[in-house]
Order: sequence, then structure tokens, then C-alpha cells
Amino acid sequence: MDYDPSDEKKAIDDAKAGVKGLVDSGIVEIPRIFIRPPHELSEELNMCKSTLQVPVVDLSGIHVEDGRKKIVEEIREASEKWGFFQVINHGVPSSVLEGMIDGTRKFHEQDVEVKKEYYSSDPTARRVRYVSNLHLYKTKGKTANSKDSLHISWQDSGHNEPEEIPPVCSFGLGLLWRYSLKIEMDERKAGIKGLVDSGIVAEELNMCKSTLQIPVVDLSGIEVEDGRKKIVDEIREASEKWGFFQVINHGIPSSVLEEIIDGTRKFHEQDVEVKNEYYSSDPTARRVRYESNLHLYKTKNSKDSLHISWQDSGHNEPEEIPPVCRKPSVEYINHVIKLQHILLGLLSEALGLNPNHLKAIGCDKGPTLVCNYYSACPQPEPTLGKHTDPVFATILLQDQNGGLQVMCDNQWADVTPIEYGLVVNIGDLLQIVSNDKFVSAIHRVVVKNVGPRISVACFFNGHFVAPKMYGPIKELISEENPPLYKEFQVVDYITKFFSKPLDKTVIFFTLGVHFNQLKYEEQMHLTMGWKQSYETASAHFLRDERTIGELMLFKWGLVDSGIVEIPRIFIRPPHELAEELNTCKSTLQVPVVDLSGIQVEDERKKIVDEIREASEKWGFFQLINHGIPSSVLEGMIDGTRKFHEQDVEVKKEYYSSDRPEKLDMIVIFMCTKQKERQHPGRIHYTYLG
Ligand SMILES: O=C(O)CCC(=O)C(=O)O
Ligand SMILES: [Fe+2]
Repeated sequence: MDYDPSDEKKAIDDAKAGVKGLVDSGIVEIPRIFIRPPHELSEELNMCKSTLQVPVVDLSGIHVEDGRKKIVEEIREASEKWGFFQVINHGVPSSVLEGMIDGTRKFHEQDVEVKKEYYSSDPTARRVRYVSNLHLYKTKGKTANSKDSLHISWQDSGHNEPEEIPPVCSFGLGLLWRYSLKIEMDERKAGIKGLVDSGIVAEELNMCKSTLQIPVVDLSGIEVEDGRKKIVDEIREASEKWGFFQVINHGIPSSVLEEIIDGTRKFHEQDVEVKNEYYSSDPTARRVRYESNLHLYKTKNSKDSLHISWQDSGHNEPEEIPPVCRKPSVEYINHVIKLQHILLGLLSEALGLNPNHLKAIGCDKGPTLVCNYYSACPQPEPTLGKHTDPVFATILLQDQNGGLQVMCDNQWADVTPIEYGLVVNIGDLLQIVSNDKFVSAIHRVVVKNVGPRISVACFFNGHFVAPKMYGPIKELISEENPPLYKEFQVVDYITKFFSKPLDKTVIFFTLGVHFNQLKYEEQMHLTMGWKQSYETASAHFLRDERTIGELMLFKWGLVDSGIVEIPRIFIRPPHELAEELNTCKSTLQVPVVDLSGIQVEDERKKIVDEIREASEKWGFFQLINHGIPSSVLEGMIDGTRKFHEQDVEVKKEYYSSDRPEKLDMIVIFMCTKQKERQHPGRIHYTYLG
């Protein structure tokens, strides 16, 4: 029987779910209508082997007469020869391009039911329509083109109706979003708030695709031997893999949890005048303080917090706490300290230690309650930036709004609220003392347009004061598990490096550590005081020494030794990497300066202008016709390659990683230089030494 493709086409058309629907339905074989005849296919694939590239036209000089002439010529040539060219420096912001790609993906990945509304294979039917392009290949024979498309035809008159466009495409600050939003705003005259209220802006951004869930540990069997063993195993697994878990049946009465959430809401919803009494952004100023963190995160909507730091001595003065939440705060903190003792016992056992071990080294010390109020956000966004907690452990109570996410296996996972459950997370210090057996996981809070979201975190900071030493626990160290961190004493560290008033940039330089400064700004904010921040910084410093140790391996030719896995120190956290790779998406190119006319007065002037412009704007440029013979350049590249490809024994002779004195000088030099002339958007060094 003859194969009739129209049956297959009709079936697909009727389902209105597009090609994506087919794929999602789990088909194992490509329907015949999509299969191109083998001869046609191989011919076409073979033709692609070329290394030719379509021309790239740089539009940056378009407003300069000469530049424009050059561009016109390039476009003429490309249009005549290729009929194709790429443009760079075209003026469409990279965020708009990214938004458009993102919106397109989001549209197609929506529920079929939502997409169906837009489905039509009749091009004249509507201005905005979604179609699976099965009909397109009619002319080509029997094969179909397997793509789904959303068509938006735009009126030249400007009389467009953006509400015809699927709302999901409006995410990500895309072109369409901006346009439609502007019209909406103009028409409604109700501002952003009006938009939010009318529900036009943003449902949930699908930022957290993962369906992963952090483990839930039921503490109810803790008194029974077998039960306890099971709990310890679960906690071990969770702490090793996630650094996060939720606990239920933890013993804190539900009324206590309800009251602290309520008290937090009441505090923040009080009259500004009343709250202001407690306001201070200086963590050392007072034990109970209220702070609005708007200045720390550059996002438009941030959180407000009430910090209550609790004395281990028991000499607390509850009357310092605002009356509106005083009773619930005291009650909650007393319960949470007891729970921490229970958890430390379980965590100690999970590390194979005596149940009292972690408590004995002070992992229950320095509790601080932070009562957070996250206002609803018109556009879902991370309101509390990604961070790890620079403490031993955190016990967190969140309301039912959700929004906390934790990074695991390169993905953000929602920490779905459990009624009356508590979230426990391992902090940096516990990761250190466990010698990296437990992880201090990266997490963040994404707030949606429902709210306020309320959470109460209790941080266990450890000993604030000397002479407590921190370092990997001896019992966890062996020949196979050498210490990954050195022991350090907070007080020594501080005396050595910080005998003067401090600027945090200095810390980073003094440490010689090149970690992400932003992360530390976030962390500093989360800490209960500067002192604590230094502690964390020092911990990372020690961690970095380990890095240096591992780097030494390179001397022996790690790659040549045939390693199959990249050592951990070279692996950047996925989020950091993704962020950095994303910033590369721009199509900008650093300027190219042609030195050939340097001896001619006018030309020289032009070159000087170009260099000035490049140096002011970019601080980077490329030179051509610079007078260095190509043979010399090739020789240099070749020599460099040859040096590195020599026998290790020969190279070793030249090896040294010792450069501290020079480095200090460089740092001082840069610091004094840059201090005078500050440029926004650049890193500035302030040297106070
Ligand atoms: O509010 C939350 O859910 C988490 C808060 C948090 O991670 C923090 O304050 O360190
Ligand atoms: Fe946190």
C-alpha cells in the first residue's frame, strides 16, 4: 500500500501539540513524514563540511562618514556574493536578544493546553499564531519540516495589540515584553503596581526546573535504637549530598512556630516610626537591630530583617527585643537551641564521632535569630542572592509561600515548605571541621508576586572570641583523608592581618585570595558581625592554601600523566561558570587599531584618537601593521609551545611559584594609583597599610 503522508500530517495537526508534543509523548521512532530520502540527506550533509564563514559586518562605525562607506561596501560585497551576512555592534542590547531566545523557549515549553489557544495553520487567520510547520515542505516532496513556530506579525502602522502575544514570551525583559508593558502602562496609567495588581506581569519564572527535593528526616523515632540509627544514616546522606534537609516531628510545638511567624510579620508591618527605633545597619552596634537590606543587593525588591543575637551565657535581656514579637522570639529561640543540641548529637554520630563532639567544640555557640520579611516581587527574582552560610549550621523556619532554593547536581531545587517542618543547613564552618565530608550548599531565595514571605533563620556562629581553634576534627583525619584545612585561631588571624581599620577589599588582597568578591559581600551581610566575616574569609584563605598545594601537582605534568578526572580545585561551581559564560554572549569586539599610517601626520592623529577612545572605553585594543615581522611572532608562538612540550625534567629547572614580595609591591602600586581616579564599574583597590 502506498504511504500517504497526509494522514500523518493530519493527525499531528489535529493534536495541536506540535513537534514538541510528539517528542514529549515519548515517541521512539521518527514518524515517516519527517524522514528525508537518504540520497538527499547525505548530499546535503556533505556539502556542509566547508570552513567558509559568512561575512561579519561591524556596524559600530556607522555614524562616521568613512566608517559608513566601508560598511556599505562590505554589505554590498556580502549581498552580491553570499546573500547572507552577520552583523555585530548592531545596537540591539544583548539582554533583549537573550530575552527573545528565552521567551521563545518558554513559549514552546508551556503546557500544550495553553499553546493550543494560539494554534492555527492558516496564515491569514490571525496575527499571532502558533503552528507546527508540517505544511511547509509540500513543495519539496513528501517530507515535513520538524519545527514549531510562533508567528507574530507586526503592524507597520504601530497599531499592534501586544496582548495578543502569549504572556509567557514577555518574560526575560524581551523586546516584546518591553513594548507591551509600555503600552499597558501608558493605557492603564497605573504604573508598575497597576500592572502587578492586574496580574499582567509574571507568573512564576520557570527558574527551577528541577523536581529534586531535599530529603525530609522524621525525628520521631530518635529515642529508639533502630530509629536513631536510621535517622543518623539519613542525616549523613543528606549532609554529604545536599548540605540541606528538612526535619519533621522535631519537638517544637506548632503554636511556637506559628507565633514566631506571626510576631515577625507584626514587627515588620508596624509603623515605620516604631521600627526605626531599632534600625541600624552596623552589625556591631546593638544586639537587636532591624535592617533593610536594599542597599546590599542590587535587585529592586529585597528583604527586611530583624536580627536578635543571643548570649551563650544566658544573660540575655529580652526587653531589648521589640514588644510586638518579644514573647514568641524568646520562646522560639529557646526551643531552637534545644533542637540544635539534638541535631548536633545526630550530626556527630553521622560523622562517626561521639554524640557530644560537635557541641563540645562549640557548634551550638553564638545563636542569632534573623526574622525576615520579603515583600512580594512584581517579577520573580532572587531576592536573597546565592550564598552559603558562614556559620556552623542554620535552622530555618519558612512560611508556606516557598521560594528557598538549594543548588544540587548543578540545578536549583525548591525547598518546598512543609507545614511545621524546619530546614536544617550545614554552614561553611561545619564543612571545614568535617574536612569536607559535609557540604555547605549554595542557596538563594526567589520571591514571587505573592507575599509577604516570612522566614526565621537561626544561625549558629560558633565561638566569636579567642582562644577557640577551628580546623578539621582530628578523628576525621587519616592518611587517606589528610586535612584539607589548616587549624587557625581567629584572634591570631585578626591580629596579624587587621591591626588597622579595615576595608574588605584589603582582606582579599592581604589574603592573596581571588574569590568572588560579590559572594563575600553577600556573606558579610549575612554574618552577625565583621569578626565573623573575617573568620569565614580566613577559612577560605586556608582552603586556598590547599589549592596552592594541589596546583604544585602541575609541576609534574598532571595532564600528561593521563588524569581522567579534573581535580576538584579546577572545577568552578556551575552557577559561577554559567554566569561568566553568559556574560560572554555579547557580540561586541575590542577595537582594532591599524598602525600603518603612523608616520603620516593626519594618519597619526587618527591613530592617536582611536587609541584614546579604545583606552578610555575598553582598556584593550588589537594592533595590526605594528612593524613586528610575522616571522618573529610565529617564532614566539612556536617557542612557547616548544618550551611547554619539552621533557618535564628540563622544565623543572625553571620552576618556581615564589613571588610574594613582588606581589605586595604590585598590590600597593595598584592601590595608590587607583584610589585617586575611580571609575564606576571597575574594581578599586584601597590600601590602608
Ligand atoms: O529566608 C530564607 O528562606 C533563607 C534565608 C537565608 O538563607 C539566610 O538568611 O542565610
Ligand atoms: Fe542562608
